[in-house]
Amino acid sequence: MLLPSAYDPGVVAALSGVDAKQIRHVFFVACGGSLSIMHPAKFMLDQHLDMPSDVYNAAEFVARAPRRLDQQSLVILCSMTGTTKETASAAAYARTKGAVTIGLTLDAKSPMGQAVDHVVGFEAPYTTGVPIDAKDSNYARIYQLVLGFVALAGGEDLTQPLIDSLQALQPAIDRAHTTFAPQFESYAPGFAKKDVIYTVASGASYGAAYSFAICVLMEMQWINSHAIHANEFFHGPFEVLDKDSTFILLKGLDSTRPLEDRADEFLHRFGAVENILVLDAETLDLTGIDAQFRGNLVPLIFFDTLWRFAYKIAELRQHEMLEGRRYMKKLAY
Ligand SMILES: N[C@@H]1[C@@H](O)[C@H](O)[C@@H](COP(=O)(O)O)O[C@@H]1O
Repeated sequence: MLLPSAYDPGVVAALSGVDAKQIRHVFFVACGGSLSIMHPAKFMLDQHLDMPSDVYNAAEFVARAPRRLDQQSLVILCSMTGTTKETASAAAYARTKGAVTIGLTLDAKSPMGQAVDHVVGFEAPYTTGVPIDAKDSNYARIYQLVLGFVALAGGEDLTQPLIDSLQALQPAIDRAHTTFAPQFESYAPGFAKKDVIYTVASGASYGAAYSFAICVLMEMQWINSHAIHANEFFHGPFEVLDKDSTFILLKGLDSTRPLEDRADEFLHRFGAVENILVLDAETLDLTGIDAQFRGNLVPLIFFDTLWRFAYKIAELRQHEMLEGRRYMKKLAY
């Protein structure tokens, strides 16, 4: 089976090292922001292949030592820097069990890059400040890996429509910035004064809500936060809702959207409209993105546009985004 010529050469090389028909379990393993892309990757695999898979924090993966991890396992890891020691250790651990390991990273020579069987590169704007095309991002590469694997394992071959959709993604993101700009403009001053901001989403969008809560609001802005699954919201968290509590709700286009709709209705029933920022993918122009992938790709749009919202908040709070850390990579832990 041939993958499309527009497929990333690193993904093609990595998949050529996997005997897909022999794999009986896929593990998605990473930490922090890199872990956040594993939820939508699993979502895509669940949609398209009868294949069990799990998402693990890298340290938990090693500590839990799943019995099912063996030479018929495919372990997909991601570490942007490649220096996260938990992720490098997870790769080494998976190899001791005979699993095939593929690692996404910016740096093939990093500890994680060297610990895996196959490295897949990607681009990230946040470290260099140089804007990228979203088709070269970690999400885009892991989606290529997942659907390439699906096709090679005997599932439907959706690799060409995926590649076509990824080509249309950056223009859609650029248009989304314009669509969401008025909302960001009006919500930023109020949100910049808040001590707590929750994020809410489900399905393919949950990862974007998770990374925005832990890596942006908490890590970069020291604002208390928590990513609440849109249905788990009704199983405890909704008790904190009042006219002062503050939420960002992501309404995507995957099959779990009804869960987000229900949260939306309840948030607006008891919350104050000025404290509930709803990003609704239905308002976006997604021309060129295949309908079957819109739910998978809108999280990239949410994350990219929310990043701009975060910078607005950071400016109003006079709290730097990337340099403001007290502990991360500043001391031993
Ligand atoms: N907030 C950072 C994330 O931005 C980063 O993704 C993660 C892992 O880093 P890396 O992707 O380099 O392994 O560490 C922290 O959680």
